[in-house]
This record gives sequence, C-alpha cells and structure tokens, in this order.
Amino acid sequence: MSSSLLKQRVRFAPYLDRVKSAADVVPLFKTGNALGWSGFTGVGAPKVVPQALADHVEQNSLQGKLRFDLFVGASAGPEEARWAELDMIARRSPHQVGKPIASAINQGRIQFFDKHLSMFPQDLTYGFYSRDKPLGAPILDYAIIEATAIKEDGSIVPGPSVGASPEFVAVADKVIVEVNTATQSFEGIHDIDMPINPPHRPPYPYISVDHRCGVDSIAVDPAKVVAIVESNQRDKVPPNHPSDATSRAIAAHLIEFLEHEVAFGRLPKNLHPLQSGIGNIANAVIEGLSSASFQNLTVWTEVLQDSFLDLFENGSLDYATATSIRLTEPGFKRFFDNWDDYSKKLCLRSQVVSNSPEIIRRLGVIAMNTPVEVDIYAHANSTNVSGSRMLNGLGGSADFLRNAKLSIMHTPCARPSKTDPTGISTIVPMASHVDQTEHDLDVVVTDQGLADLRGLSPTERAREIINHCAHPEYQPILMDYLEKSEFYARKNKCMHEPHMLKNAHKFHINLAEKGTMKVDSWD
Ligand SMILES: CC(=O)SCCNC(=O)CCNC(=O)[C@H](O)C(C)(C)COP(=O)(O)OP(=O)(O)OC[C@H]1O[C@@H](n2cnc3c(N)ncnc32)[C@H](O)[C@@H]1OP(=O)(O)O
Repeated sequence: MSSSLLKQRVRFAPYLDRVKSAADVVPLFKTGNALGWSGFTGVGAPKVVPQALADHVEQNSLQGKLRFDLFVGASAGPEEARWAELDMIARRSPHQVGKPIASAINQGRIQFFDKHLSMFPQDLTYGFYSRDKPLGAPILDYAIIEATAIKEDGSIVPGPSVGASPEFVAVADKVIVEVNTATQSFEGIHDIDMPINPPHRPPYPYISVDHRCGVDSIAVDPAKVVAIVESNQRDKVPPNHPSDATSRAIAAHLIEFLEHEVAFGRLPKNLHPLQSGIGNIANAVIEGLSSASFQNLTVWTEVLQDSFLDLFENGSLDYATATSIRLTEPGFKRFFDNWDDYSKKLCLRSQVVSNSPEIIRRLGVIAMNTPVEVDIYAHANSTNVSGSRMLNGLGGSADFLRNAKLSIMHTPCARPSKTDPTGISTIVPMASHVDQTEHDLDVVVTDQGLADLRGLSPTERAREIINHCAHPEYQPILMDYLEKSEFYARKNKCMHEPHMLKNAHKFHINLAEKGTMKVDSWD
C-alpha cells in the first residue's frame, strides 16, 4: 500500500509495483548475508527494515542464529545497537558509535575492522572483503539505502548523508530502498561521484569547497531494486554536551594560534577550509570559532554538527561541504526552517570525496580531531583505550590529519578515572596504540595550552608538549620520564627518540592497577 506522500517522492513508476512493507522483506535475508547500509554518523541510515529484522529475531529467539556482515559508511543509528544486542552482527566495518556495539566488539562477539573512511568503500569494491566467497559471488547480497526521493530515471536521492551508498549500490546483488517520507526531500543538496576503479579513474575535479560535478543522485540499475519500503521515522541524534570551561579553553588557545598564523602570513584572513571531527570537544571548538573574528570561512569536512549552523547564522561561514549533516532534532529544525539559504551554501558528497587525501592536500585543509591520548613525541591514539578497548574507530581522522596543511589534535589534558578526577592523563610517555604518527601532527592543544610541533626534533617536541599541554600534576612525572630516558639513551647512543621501554606503558599499567596514571617511581 503506497501513501500519497510515497507516490509523490517516487517518480519512477515501475518502482511503485515493488512497494512492500518492512515485514514483507524479512524472509529475503539469510544468515551470513553481507549487507551495506546507507548512513554516516547516525543519520541517513535505513530504519524500518533493520527494525523489522530485529523484531523477527527477538520474536523467534533467533539471537546468534541470524547474523550478518554489516558495512556502513560510518556509524548508523540506534538500529545497529539493537542488532548488536541481539547478536545479529558477525562482522562490522569501518566505524561505529554506541555502547552496545562497542561492547559487543570488546566482548569479541563482533569481528570489527577499522579502516580509513576514504579507503573503505573502494577496498570493498575491489573485492577485498569478500575474497573468501566463491568466484562470481556478489560482494554484497543486499544494499539497504535510505532515500528521500527517487528521480524519474530510478536513481536514489539520499537524505542527510551520502557516505558509501554509491559503492554499496554498485556492488550489491539486490537493493532495497527505504523512502523516508517523514523527513523533507534533500533533493539538490548532493554532489555524487559514482565509483570508477583504477587504473582508469579520472582525477576528482574539485578545486574549491563549492565545486560540484553535477550528479545529484545515486545511479542504480532498476532491475536490482527488489523492494521500495516506506519509512516514517526521523533520525535521532542525541544532544551534544554544552561547551564547558575545558572546551572553551581549548578553543581559545586554538583561535589565538590561528590568528597568529594569519598575522605571520601563513594563512589568509579567512583561514583555509576547516575540517572538524566528531564528538563533544570538536563541536565545542567550532562553537568557539563562531565567537572569533574570522570571516568568509569555508568548510571541507566529513561531518557537519549543530555548531556549524551558528557559523552560518552569524555570517562568518560562506560554504560548507561534508558527507553527512549530523544534526540534533532542534538542529534539523533550524536547518529546514532556513532550507532556501542552506541549500545554496551546503553540499553533501560521497565519503571517498569528502575524505580524499588528494583533495584535502590540494585545498590545504586545517584538520582538527580529538584523540584518546597523545604521547610526548606526538604519536596519537584515536581508537583503543589502554591499547585494547575500542571506542568508535579511526573514522576519517587519519585521512585528514596525514594530508591537511595544518594537522591539529585537541583534547582535555586529563580525564577522570573511577577514583581520581584527573586520573587519566591524555599526554602519556608512549601511546598505547598509534593511529596518527609523529610525522602527521603539527599541533597538539589542550585546555592547558598549545604545542606547535612544526620543525621540531622529537626531544624538542616532547618538551613543548609536556610544558604546554600536560596537566600540571603530570608535568613533573612526564619530564622525569623524559630526562631519565635521555640519560639511558645518551649512554646507549640512541638519543633520537629516547624511551625506557620497561616504563613506557607504566601510566597505563598504573591506571589498571591503582586507578590513576600518577606514577610514583620508575622501575
Ligand atoms: C566519522 C568520523 O570519523 S569524524 C572524523 C574524526 N574521527 C575521529 O577522530 C575518530 C576517533 N575519535 C573519536 O571517536 C572521538 O573523538 C573520541 C572518542 C576520541 C573523543 O570523543 P569526545 O566526544 O570528543 O570526547 P568525550 O570526552 O566525550 O569522550 C568520549 C568517550 O571516550 C572515552 N575516552 C576518551 N578518551 C579516553 C581515555 N584516554 N581513556 C578512557 N576513556 C576515554 C570517554 O571517557 C568517553 O566515554 P563515555 O562515553 O563512556 O563517557
């Protein structure tokens, strides 16, 4: 049964014969299927089909018996958390958000692999993730893609994210389209590159943030579309934490640094295109930028959060492009209330383009992301707490940080542990897991201050980071580690990047054993 809204949104008549309910498509799925979902950072993912499958598993006690390999451009919505709770995910890549899915990964129930978001879709199309399948088997059994409209040629107009949907559609055996009639159509806001694999891939043409290639929907062979399912559920993004003294201090140091770079002629007055990561700190830093004096800013990023709307509204942001616009409910209301204005100043692209190392370097992007920890030589951990416990995944942090003109990591200098309000130092002697290397980062900034690492040797970097970024309670402990490491290294003629290996992870060991990283003495 098609609603009149659905008929308006689906402009390719043959699809109207394929309208089904979510429950109707449940029998199509078999355990072991490889699925690609649209969505990126909790918006634009399918909802009603995943929910119907979860209901089916719950009602028939199929937990652990109907399991899928699940690929999503980045994270999906609460549906994937429910799938994790019902043990419906065997394998997952490349990024996820939410406690149930992270704990299933950390309990070893989901085989998760973490890949640069610019590389994940193309590696999927190369067949890297289906290499154990028989020759000729499809890479994906189903792509389940949320649309906000279908054009006359059957192509799919996505919603608030593009992510890896073009690649999923290209390599899926069958496609199910969830047409979301609860949200406004996003038609006209996308600029979509369809996958062309090497060695004949032409260069991406973009030379400015507002440059568009002219394709505004995802092409699909209509013969592959087996069902059109109406969805009437909006995206639900939890509210961001309001900025606090810590995030405001981080933003203030960063703004002072950017002003300094403008004064010295290394950046123009409107800076360079900005990238900002996900999370509360990133959101608060952008909030801080909205009260600075920069004008005519541009943004080339992967996720736009609510705070970017402030920049648009106070007139300091000229144009923003991303692969996802992850807004809270009030954020989406602001966005739709000003649709005529925003749709001219905003564009959503595929993640292979938003995160393309080549374009990031070409545009001279300023990248800003939050790590779990940074070590004294500027290796950063974005993913694994104490070397092992996965949080969300690498996401696009390394796509941007390795290729940006200015690579900045921002973090509070300390975090609370269960027993000590400053029990976790985000500056450590040796990172317990490395996602960004010392060769990638230019600047580390905490609420204490900013370390400008450009052109410094490792031991100079260590002093800059300890003195400017570490919490005052950790500064003497870290300096003691550095000086003792230098003492041993001088004797052994290995002064380039001195470490005491037996103590290098003592902060983490101390945290596990005593609830704080405040080490009393070195072994
Ligand atoms: C889709 C994209 O890729 S966007 C591009 C950038 N992507 C990335 O940088 C991916 C990696 N980064 C991230 O996932 C996030 O930035 C994080 C998790 C590192 C920080 O997120 P934020 O929301 O800014 O910080 P926040 O302080 O709220 O920390 C989030 C959680 O991580 C935990 N955490 C962070 N660092 C540590 C640490 N050193 N030790 C223990 N826990 C930690 C926090 O305790 C918190 O847990 P909670 O949710 O149980 O309270």
